[in-house]
Amino acid sequence: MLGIDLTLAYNGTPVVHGADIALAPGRVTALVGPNGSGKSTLLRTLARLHAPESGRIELPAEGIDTADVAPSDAAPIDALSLSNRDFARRVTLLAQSRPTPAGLTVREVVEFGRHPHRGRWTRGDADGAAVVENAMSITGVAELAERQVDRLSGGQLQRVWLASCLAQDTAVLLLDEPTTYLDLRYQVELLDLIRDLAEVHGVTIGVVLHDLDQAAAIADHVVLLAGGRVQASGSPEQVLTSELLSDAYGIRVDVHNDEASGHVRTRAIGRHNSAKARTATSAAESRPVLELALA
Ligand SMILES: Nc1ncnc2c1ncn2[C@@H]1O[C@H](COP(=O)(O)OP(=O)(O)OP(=O)(O)O)[C@@H](O)[C@H]1O
Repeated sequence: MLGIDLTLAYNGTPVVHGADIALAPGRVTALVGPNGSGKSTLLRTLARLHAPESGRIELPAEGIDTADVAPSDAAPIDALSLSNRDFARRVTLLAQSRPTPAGLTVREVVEFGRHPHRGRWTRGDADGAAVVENAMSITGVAELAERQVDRLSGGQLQRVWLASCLAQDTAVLLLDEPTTYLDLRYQVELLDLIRDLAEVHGVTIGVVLHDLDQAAAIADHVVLLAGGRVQASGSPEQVLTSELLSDAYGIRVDVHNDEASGHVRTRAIGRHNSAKARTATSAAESRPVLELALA
């Protein structure tokens, strides 16, 4: 999936300027950058939830029902020209937040994901039940299947939405800050699952992540946005550098290679970063107060 020269705006005010982004099958692409840099807007645009001011979004032609040419010869498809149903069979987005549907069970919400695969006039979806069961199983919500979704915790609900996206069984999976609300175990399991989906099943993945170490751990490709522009795009080692990150975030960011994991690790340096410095500062700051109290 390609986003080409995308300019994105709200009420005519541009917030993303001429962004290019290439998401490839079997590859995890992480979008990182400071608050307000345009990550969610870009992801939502790729998911067709926000219309671009200009630019193109292309999908590979493979699997397009109407294409009767050999896939290798086929020109890419303009994603904005597909019907909603055809698009939803190819691309899904796990959004940052969604309204909680009242009165539905977990299974019913996950089954929503099958909607684009059901015939227009018939309910034919032979694989549907198995895909739904599998989606619930790998996201750890199978035991919640008959529970009402409006009675779940934030993290449980996030996993139900993810299961619904997986049930949609698309070649492209977009995720906007998917680890929010998840406890440590499910954060790690979700990141592992994202990696598996790309590596084992060849899914094209685009994911917005705030945690740069998570991005380094799972991404093949990183896109760094700042001020609505793509500042850098490449491997984690190329993009997650001290210079680029310090510049983008406006704070000193140290980067080192973690030998144990083989990934780069980042550390933003705040005023209270060092415990030694903190002890020295608080001792110095509290002295006048103590002296005053003792006088
Ligand atoms: N609905 C909206 N109406 C107007 N402006 C918006 C709207 N949503 C986002 N913006 C603006 O667009 C810019 C990009 O926002 P966006 O949410 O894409 O950034 P982000 O990088 O995802 O930020 P964050 O890390 O805080 O989630 C920001 O300046 C934001 O204020």
